[in-house]
Amino acid sequence: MHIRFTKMQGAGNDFVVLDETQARLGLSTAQYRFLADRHFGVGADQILTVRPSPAPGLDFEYVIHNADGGEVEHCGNGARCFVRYVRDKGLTDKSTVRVKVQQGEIELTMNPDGRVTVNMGAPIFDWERVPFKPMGLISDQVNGWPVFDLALGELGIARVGVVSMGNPHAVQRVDDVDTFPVLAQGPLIENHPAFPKRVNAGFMQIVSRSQIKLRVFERGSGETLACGTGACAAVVAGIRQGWLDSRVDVQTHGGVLTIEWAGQADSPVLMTGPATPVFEGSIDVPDTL
Ligand SMILES: N[C@@H](CCC[C@H](N)C(=O)O)C(=O)O
Repeated sequence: MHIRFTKMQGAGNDFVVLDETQARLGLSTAQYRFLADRHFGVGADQILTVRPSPAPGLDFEYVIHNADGGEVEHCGNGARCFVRYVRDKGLTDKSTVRVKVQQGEIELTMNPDGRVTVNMGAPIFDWERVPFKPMGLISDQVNGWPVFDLALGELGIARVGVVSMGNPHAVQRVDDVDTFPVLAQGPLIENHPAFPKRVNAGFMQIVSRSQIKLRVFERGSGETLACGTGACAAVVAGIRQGWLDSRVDVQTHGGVLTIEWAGQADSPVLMTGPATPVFEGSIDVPDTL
């Protein structure tokens, strides 16, 4: 099968974007994995697929596959690239679009400066919905919010806050994120048995009440240069523990994302950041995969 694609990036988190507004491509898990492969395919952290509106009041549906080929619920940086894509391709001229994602709906707004703001909805703290099985791991309460000690064998203990932004995140505070063993701990946290659907592992260094540095070892993709839902989860975890104010700049290895959260359980998290096309292309995807 020969398919056309657009390569995009948001704060260095990179994507292959596919247009299924006219017809489904019907790709298999292995074919998504092939597209994401940096040696044999195009190369990407995630594959984003644009589909037509599934219901009145919505403009599009947006489907996400990780580099390992698995479909996932949400992708914040991808959402910004999604709205840039549908506008650049003339699929809509609206500056605010409503989009169905696997776990609900999100609203995306193009700003006059070219950045995109995503209303990510309210964070989810209900463990069943994360999903998360605390299994007696609760170790402490910080500012009235429970934190959990995950045993990581020879790597010791990771003390994490757990939150879903539509997808699951475990966020720990570290002193120096640049030297922290993210690549060693990341896979152990991702696959910890307390997370039945695995988890994205966030490592945050607090610089001030309005600035953090963040690295994320993403479920199904490994460490990426930035993770939008990870940035939201880290700021929510930092606010819940009393360390951060309601508007925070998140410095990632690929750029800065601005996250706002008023701190009430039902307040939506707003994420603002860049969305940039990189190149257009086409590729033969093996049918036998
Ligand atoms: N890069 C994304 C998150 C993509 C999905 C994630 N790896 C998961 O499995 O939940 C972002 O910008 O949010």
